[in-house]
Amino acid sequence: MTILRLRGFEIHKSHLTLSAQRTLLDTVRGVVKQAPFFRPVMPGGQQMSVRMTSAGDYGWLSDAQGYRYAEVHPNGSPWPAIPSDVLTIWNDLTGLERQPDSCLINYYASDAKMGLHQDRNETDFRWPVVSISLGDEGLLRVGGQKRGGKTDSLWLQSGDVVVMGGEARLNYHGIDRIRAGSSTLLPKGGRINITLRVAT
Ligand SMILES: O=C(O)CCC(=O)C(=O)O
Ligand SMILES: [Fe+2]
Repeated sequence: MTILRLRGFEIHKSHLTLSAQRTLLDTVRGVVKQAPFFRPVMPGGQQMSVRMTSAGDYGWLSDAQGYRYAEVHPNGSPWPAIPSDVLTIWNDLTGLERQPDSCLINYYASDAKMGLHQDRNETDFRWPVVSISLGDEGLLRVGGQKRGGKTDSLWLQSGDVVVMGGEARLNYHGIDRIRAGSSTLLPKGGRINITLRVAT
């Protein structure tokens, strides 16, 4: 399998076969049934264009109180467990004994995007973040550890998995745009991104 490197991010192209992508999509649907997508509001009051939900002991969210991990969904229910097929991807790519305790699921409609940011709500940056793409292609932009530097971009495709770890763990990154109609995996289109994290 091809591994590309973008500013220290390791991109495992086509890590998931089409049949594995279909199975994972069913798994995601199971999580979303128990923990519906919601649209987080950023601390400044602006609604995010991405819809989110989580699995695991901790789910990431944002509201007037800021960005953080929470033990319950905004509707008050505990998050569902991280599905075993998602954990398998972490184990295959990181080989770490430590298991993730948070799995964020993002849904991008064709007009959604995510601005450049660092993932820094986790307590220990020695653990990587593993990011799985399903559905329409998304244009990933990666910079360095400081805002405002040079960036590089690459289209992430369904089945690609990115490991954001080591020196690159705190690199700025974001999704500039979605290429509508580039995948038939999701019947209504759009892109799903799943990130596995050690939050605590
Ligand atoms: O959608 C992606 O590929 C990246 C998502 C991301 O950076 C995040 O959820 O923190
Ligand atoms: Fe991120």
